Amino acid sequence: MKKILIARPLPKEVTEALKGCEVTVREETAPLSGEEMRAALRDYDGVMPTLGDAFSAEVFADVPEPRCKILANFGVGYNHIDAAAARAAGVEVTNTPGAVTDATADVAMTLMLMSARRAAEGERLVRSGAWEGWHPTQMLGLHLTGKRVGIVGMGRIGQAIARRCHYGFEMQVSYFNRSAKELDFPATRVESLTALAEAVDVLVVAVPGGGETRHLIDETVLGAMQPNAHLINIARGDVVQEAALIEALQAGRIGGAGLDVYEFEPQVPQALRDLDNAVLLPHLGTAAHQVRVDMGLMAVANLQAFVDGSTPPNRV
Ligand SMILES: NC(=O)c1ccc[n+]([C@@H]2O[C@H](COP(=O)([O-])OP(=O)(O)OC[C@H]3O[C@@H](n4cnc5c(N)ncnc54)[C@H](O)[C@@H]3O)[C@@H](O)[C@H]2O)c1
Ligand SMILES: O=C(O)[C@H](O)CO
Repeated sequence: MKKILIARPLPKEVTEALKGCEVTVREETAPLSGEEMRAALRDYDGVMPTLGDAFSAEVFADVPEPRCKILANFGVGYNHIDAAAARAAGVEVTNTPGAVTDATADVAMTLMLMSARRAAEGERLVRSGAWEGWHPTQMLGLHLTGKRVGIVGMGRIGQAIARRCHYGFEMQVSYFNRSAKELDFPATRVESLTALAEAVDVLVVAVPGGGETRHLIDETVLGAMQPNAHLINIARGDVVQEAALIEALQAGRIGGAGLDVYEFEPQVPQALRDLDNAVLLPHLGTAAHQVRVDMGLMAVANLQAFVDGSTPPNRV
């Protein structure tokens, strides 16, 4: 009977769904240590890892002929797994596209509204007891309706964000993507990221993480943004050069930032935490029970196909 390791506690609907195999659920919420990852590759036929489980080339190199044949990632982003090294080691990688899309787009909109309308700052003011009452020039933010939004990475989540912006807020949508997209809503493709940054009121980052996109949003892109524009990142922390972002926010060179992810997650620099013009969420993109069940069942479907000897549906 095949042995499967689920690397984190998950809802019962997920952990009890796999059939015809022996399932171990690791009870800790912290990422797998290097030794745990090596043991997982050695001792299990399949593993359901997740964010933070850094299956690097070194980890694969230390286990030359792994018993494990599939890493069924819980989550769509799999930049914590060296997919090329996995493939070379004969380990298939799958992910959970689609299950995360709407929830993550909703958090992008939450951040967009919070940053533009200074909601976190306002909440801190009320909680501090220092609020002295409404007046016409108090805490004026950016009115989103009709503004220009630029989407960096017009994939599933990028499109879900763009739809919300277009239909919900009558915003004009532009985007930067590796290739042009056929879209069912109006949007203009811009071939230069800097030109997109310069042209919008809100720039939203929705590309996958990894070597190719590391620091895609660097000081040049941030420098091109308008002084009242907001940067929203729901993708991966290292897509944005965090030090350059902190400088831009400190100097007031951009209006604000709404972040769900961080370059050295879960470390969030004190300088960022000190800034009133930064809205900071703890990677909440998919944090809803129903979404986590859907993601889990998708990862289970990939594992179940492997256990049953068929092709997993979501190979990366
Ligand atoms: N904050 C969260 O909780 C959360 C939740 C889900 C996903 N995510 C992140 O969001 C990412 C996107 O998810 P998705 O389902 O929309 O993926 P997707 O593959 O559907 O979309 C990614 C888009 O980015 C484009 N792209 C890739 N590299 C690019 C580059 N170098 N330059 C320009 N465009 C590029 C692709 O062509 C594609 O259109 C995930 O990989 C994950 O890292 C975060
Ligand atoms: O990539 C993903 O799916 C998220 O970041 C984890 O929920």
